[in-house]
Amino acid sequence: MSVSELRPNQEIDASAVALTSGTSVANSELRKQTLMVVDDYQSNLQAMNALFEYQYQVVLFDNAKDALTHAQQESVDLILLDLDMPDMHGYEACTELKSNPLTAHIPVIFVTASDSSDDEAHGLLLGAVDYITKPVNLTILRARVRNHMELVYYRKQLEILSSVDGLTGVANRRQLDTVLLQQFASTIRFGRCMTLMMIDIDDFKPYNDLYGHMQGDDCLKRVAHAIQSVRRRESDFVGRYGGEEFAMVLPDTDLEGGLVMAQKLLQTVRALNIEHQGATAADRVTISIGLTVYEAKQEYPEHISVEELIKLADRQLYAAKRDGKNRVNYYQVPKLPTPIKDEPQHE
Ligand SMILES: Nc1nc2c(ncn2[C@@H]2O[C@H](COP(=O)(O)OP(=O)(O)OP(=O)(O)O)[C@@H](O)[C@H]2O)c(=O)[nH]1
Repeated sequence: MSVSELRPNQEIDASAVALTSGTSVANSELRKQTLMVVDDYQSNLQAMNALFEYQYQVVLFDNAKDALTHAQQESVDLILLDLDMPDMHGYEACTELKSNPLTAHIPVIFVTASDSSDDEAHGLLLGAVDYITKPVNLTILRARVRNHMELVYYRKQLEILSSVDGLTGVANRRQLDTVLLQQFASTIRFGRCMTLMMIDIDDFKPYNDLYGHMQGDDCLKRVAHAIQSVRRRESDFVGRYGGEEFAMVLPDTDLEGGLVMAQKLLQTVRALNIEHQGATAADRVTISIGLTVYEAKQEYPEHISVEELIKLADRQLYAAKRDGKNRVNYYQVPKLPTPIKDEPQHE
């Protein structure tokens, strides 16, 4: 049971957003950092709450089992963990946290009455970042929690920086590859569908030649932002594939839904009204889209790799360029067999 969830998330750091404006990664950084306290004594929980509630979002648990479940489902930045608890020993709880990929990254500080150096060594060897003995010196506890929270904050900043494209602010190629791979695997595993769109700015070389590279960069940023603005669900994902090419991954989206999104993209970029005297399809900047829908159908299993999925979408992108640009071409996997027509009747 969660004893109390004390304060709603609040914005604390606008700089995280400035770095990555428009990305979903940045949104997660708007929260106040979350400190979880696990201790079977209510008085200890209340004391910790009083100590930290003004700085952090504090979540209190009087048993380890519920705390572990919560840590797997919600964002937790640091855990203060008691050792002697009736439902589970702190060592066991720490071992579970560290062996689960969903919680392994969360730093754990043991706060315990056990002051033997063997216990401390054991706790640290299990992966805890610190070990504090009771009775606690509140100034030291506060300082150590602050230090570890700072490390968590900077680690997250590094993760953001290494996953965001510096020019456009959308996810970079590395992050795109990771998300696409994960999404494709889960689509197959859970028998779902997904849409992948490869999106390319039309006649971008002549744009750079006519208006200069700096204006070209500006155009890329505006188009990236426009593509990002079309996302409807939190799970919709936009990344820069390279150069003037972007990719959009839409989980649980079939052909009909994918085409609606593609039309919206075409229209949103046209509506930017970025003048382009050298464009072939219009007098302004447009995009072309190659769209592939993958449906994990049991009756027609088609085993393709994520690389093949990208290739199929790319092929449609080239077809869209060949057909006059400013349009979407699509392909559906698996290609369903055409119904067998009745044999003509011979008289
Ligand atoms: N300004 C700017 N230009 C870039 C960037 N990345 C790639 N480009 C340019 O994008 C242009 C892409 O040109 P091409 O691949 O020939 O394609 P295109 O002219 O758009 O022609 P189509 O794709 O057939 O419409 C090249 O001139 C690249 O230099 C970038 O970060 N900034």
